[in-house]
Amino acid sequence: MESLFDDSALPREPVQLRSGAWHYPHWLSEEAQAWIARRFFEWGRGPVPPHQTLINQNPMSVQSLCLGWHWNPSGYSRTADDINGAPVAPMEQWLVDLGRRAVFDATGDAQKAAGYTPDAAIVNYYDIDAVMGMHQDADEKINAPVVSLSIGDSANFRLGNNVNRNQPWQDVRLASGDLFVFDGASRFAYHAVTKVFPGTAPARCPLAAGRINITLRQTGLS
Ligand SMILES: O=C(O)CCC(=O)C(=O)O
Ligand SMILES: [Fe+2]
Repeated sequence: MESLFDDSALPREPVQLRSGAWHYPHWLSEEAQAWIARRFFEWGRGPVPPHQTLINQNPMSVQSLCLGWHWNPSGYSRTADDINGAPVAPMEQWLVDLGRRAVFDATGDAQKAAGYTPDAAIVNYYDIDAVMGMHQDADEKINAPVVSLSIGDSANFRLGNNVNRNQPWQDVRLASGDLFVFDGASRFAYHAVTKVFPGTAPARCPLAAGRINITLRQTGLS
């Protein structure tokens, strides 16, 4: 039975954490979350399998797959030369449309939203022990927004400063269906995921355990 007081009853509106950093809780409906989770299982079949990207020879704890452009620490490419050499799966139009809606809903800037054309998606799967260290998303050649969507278990997301991996930072709990947008003064903010909270996904989420995060990026590459 739907409870009047479950998370879905909370008000849906964007919260600006600071200039350019937007958190919009429960932005995706449960139906949309489930649909995306099922799409995630289909993406997992390839052409490039989910993989642990090596950073300085150390595997990241998340499993990643990409659409549009393949990412690794040396940058973006059209083929996954560090994995199996296969061409990356194409970017999907519904993700572009969703990205535009996300930018509009977060920022209220219709012109910015209309011009937003993400051409890469990085899809990360976090098992309950996975984390992501402090980093900037800085391999894109232009500073279009990064749109982040979370599905499954909640996580502690750490929004750092623009200068280095140290404090000041702010911790935000990202739950299933939450949208986060990095734009403007926060586009190149350092950020991290320090913990996944097991068993916190909505009951109807098809992801049995762990967390999916999708970031949409406009690379500026051609
Ligand atoms: O999982 C998240 O919320 C952030 C993911 C991230 O920072 C990235 O993929 O670059
Ligand atoms: Fe990132």
